[in-house]
Amino acid sequence: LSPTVNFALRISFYCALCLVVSALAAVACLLVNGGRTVKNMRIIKAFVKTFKYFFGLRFEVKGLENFKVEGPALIVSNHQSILDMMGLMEVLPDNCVQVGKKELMYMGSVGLIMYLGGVIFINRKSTSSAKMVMSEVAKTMVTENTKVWVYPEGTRNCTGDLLPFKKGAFHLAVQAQVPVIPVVYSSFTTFYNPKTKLFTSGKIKVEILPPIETKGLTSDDVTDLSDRCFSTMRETLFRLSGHPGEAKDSS
Ligand SMILES: CCCCCCCCCCCCCC(=O)SCCNC(=O)CCNC(=O)[C@H](O)C(C)(C)COP(=O)(O)OP(=O)(O)OC[C@H]1O[C@@H](n2cnc3c(N)ncnc32)[C@H](O)[C@@H]1OP(=O)(O)O
Ligand SMILES: CCCCCCCC/C=C\CCCCCCCC(=O)OC[C@@H](O)COP(=O)(O)O
Repeated sequence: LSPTVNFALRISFYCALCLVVSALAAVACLLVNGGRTVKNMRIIKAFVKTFKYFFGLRFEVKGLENFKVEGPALIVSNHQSILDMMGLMEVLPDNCVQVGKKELMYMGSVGLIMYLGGVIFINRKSTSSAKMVMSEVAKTMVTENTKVWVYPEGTRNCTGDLLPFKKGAFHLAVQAQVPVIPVVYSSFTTFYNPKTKLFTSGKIKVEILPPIETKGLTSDDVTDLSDRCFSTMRETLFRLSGHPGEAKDSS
């Protein structure tokens, strides 16, 4: 098979798997929990954690203990591809919902399962409505004791580097006065590249970094907080990916 056909087949299979499994998981969620609730994430996670075996992907996870903070927290991670959903479910802590673009709601059963799992949908075309939703989330995450997972790059980026961070996630953390927990996935470039139609098996290193406190910070500190997360995450990304010229992971 030519690489292009192979790539197309594997991606199509991934999408089909997502659609079919979402439909099955939706039935399970409705039977067990009856509607939209973060409790459904446990069910979704159990289904999605099997996906890696179909694609020969392995995850090596470090720092899971950093998720064990009391109460709500904001999790930020790098976003490379639609495949990230597997890495997300590999480590997702209990009571954690993601922020996603509202277009995802219209992806059939995949949209339905996101809705049932409590995903917070934002309209990226309207800054004011996105901000309004996020400030509402700042309140509910505290009262409902949930963690929120945001991709601060705001879009997928598979170059092996980070895009500049959007500030919404850090405003959210400061408004809710909750710690920020950065999560970094090593670069997919060695096994996945949509430009060159590469999609083989591979290993992904995941590191959950220590929480960064935001108690006492105000909106004036948001830029600093964002910059600090960006530099630790970028350093970690290069270390985990063994970038040429960057520090190699010694383990
Ligand atoms: C089988 C299948 C299973 C499926 C399983 C389900 C898994 C689900 C997986 C789902 C995966 C889904 C994955 C996905 O879908 S990823 C795509 C969707 N996610 C995101 O976009 C999240 C990251 N983006 C942001 O945080 C943005 O900042 C938002 C969207 C909020 C606004 O972006 P926008 O581009 O419109 O504006 P801007 O960022 O330039 O900001 C403009 C100004 O406003 C300031 N500002 C910002 N926010 C606040 C605030 N709250 N209070 C006060 N101020 C605030 C900000 O500092 C700036 O000011 P200045 O600094 O320039 O002065
Ligand atoms: C009846 C309608 C049928 C629609 C068929 C759609 C088929 C697609 C099915 C499954 C695809 C798997 C999606 C997994 C969810 C991953 C979410 C995701 O990673 O979204 C990308 C978003 O974060 C960033 O968006 P952009 O990079 O700005 O873009």
